[in-house]
Amino acid sequence: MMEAISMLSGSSPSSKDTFLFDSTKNGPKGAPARPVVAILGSGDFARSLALRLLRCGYRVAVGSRQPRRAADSFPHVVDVTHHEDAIAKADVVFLAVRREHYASLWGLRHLLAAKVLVDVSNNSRPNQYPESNAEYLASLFPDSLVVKGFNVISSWAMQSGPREASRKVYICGDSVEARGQVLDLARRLNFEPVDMGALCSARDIEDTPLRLFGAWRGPVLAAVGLSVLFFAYSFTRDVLHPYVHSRRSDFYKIPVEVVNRTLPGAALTLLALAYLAGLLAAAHQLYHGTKYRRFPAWLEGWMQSRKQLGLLGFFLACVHVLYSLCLPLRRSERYQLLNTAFQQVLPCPGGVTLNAKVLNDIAAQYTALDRISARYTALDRISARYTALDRIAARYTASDRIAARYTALDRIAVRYTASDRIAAGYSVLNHIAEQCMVLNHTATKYKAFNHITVWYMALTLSHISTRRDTSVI
Ligand SMILES: NC(=O)C1=CN([C@@H]2O[C@H](COP(=O)(O)OP(=O)(O)OC[C@H]3O[C@@H](n4cnc5c(N)ncnc54)[C@H](OP(=O)(O)O)[C@@H]3O)[C@@H](O)[C@H]2O)C=CC1
Ligand SMILES: [Cu+2]
Repeated sequence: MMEAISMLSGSSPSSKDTFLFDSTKNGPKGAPARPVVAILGSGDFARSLALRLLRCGYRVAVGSRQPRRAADSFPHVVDVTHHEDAIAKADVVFLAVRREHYASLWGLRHLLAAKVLVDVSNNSRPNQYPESNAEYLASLFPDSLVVKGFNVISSWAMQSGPREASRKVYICGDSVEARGQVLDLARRLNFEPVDMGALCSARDIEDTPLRLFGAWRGPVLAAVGLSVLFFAYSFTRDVLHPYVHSRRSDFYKIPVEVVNRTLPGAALTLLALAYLAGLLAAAHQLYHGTKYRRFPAWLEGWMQSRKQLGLLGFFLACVHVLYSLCLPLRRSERYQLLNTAFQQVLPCPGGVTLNAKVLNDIAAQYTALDRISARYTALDRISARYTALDRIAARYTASDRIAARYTALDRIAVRYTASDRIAAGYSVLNHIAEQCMVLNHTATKYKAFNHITVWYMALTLSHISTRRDTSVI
């Protein structure tokens, strides 16, 4: 208590260090003992904050209504005790209870006097209470030094350590000294504290976590509204009209085609809305001839949600792309089947009665179709092989033809050979004939010779006869 008062005076330049590393109160003399921080409440946030403080070298005293039960959820080094006890041990007290329970701590106000009281609370919606939680706390404990902070850090981020996106901690408080202590504490816990000035900024700080998603409400509503509109239009045009007009049942188009027509319509309109706001703002400025006139509230809200509109449009466009890519893959049989399913369901008396039996039937048909399609795939593969075989066979046929030509050529060759032989025969015959002729010639010569011989013989004979005659005579 005395240190806190000495800090309050602000005269000592090391007053922050008095809190952060107070060597007189804790631990052995000489070694800088770790300062104690008290946390009232033992919920999620209290647990995460305690772990973070321990990791950064602080000692922690937790004040609970039921310390024995609460002690189970804290590491054993944490001093889980009664509210009064915890407050007495520390100069900085975190209030990790909800705003609704602040009043129940009112009995502790004399103990909390001159202590730094950190309000970490959030509200569930903007302007939930007439004043900010921190100002309400300050009004309950006028003798304490109320500081607002850490409410933008979720208990999860508090425990797992701050990430890039969630390192900023907004801190405000009327006491400069107390604020300085909490800023320093935040820095030591590895956060990036932002000094937001006096406690009247608490409302802004409390609204910060709510604003994160508040900006999305309008654009999300616009996206949903547009989607419903385009869906209704597409459903009427592509499904209802053919059904009413010519009893054609296109109900199978609902899950994919109608949805896929809804998506680009909504996406393009959202993108157009993102740009239209800027155009209207420009028109507004031109009309009034000045840039320094406020836009009407609706236009200002619209301008501020351009980013969200654009992102939602982009998201729907991405889904549309995915749908369009997947569409041809599963189109044929399944949707025909859905069609049959709808036909089975729709003519039921008393409207659409999807009972378990019909659903079972549909499921059975899906299974059957699956099996059929598996067979088709198998058949496809077989037919692919047939085609391959066909091609091979075609090549065989081609080689067959070539072979046939060879055979034909063979035959021709055989004939050539035959004529060769005939030619050879002719040659032989020629030869023979020649020899015959030679023989003939020889024969002729012989004949002549014969003739001559005959003549000789005749002459000889005649000579002899004449001689004989003479002799005889
Ligand atoms: N959870 C989070 O992520 C964040 C929470 N916060 C803020 O931190 C505060 C605590 O949040 P959280 O821990 O989630 O809340 P919890 O509801 O988990 O815990 C609140 C604690 O308050 C104590 N408590 C409950 N009723 C009373 C009562 N009637 N009188 C006195 N004490 C009571 C209980 O501790 P015991 O029984 O031991 O007395 C209880 O554990 C809230 O103001 C919240 O806005 C801020 C940022 C993030
Ligand atoms: Cu498209």
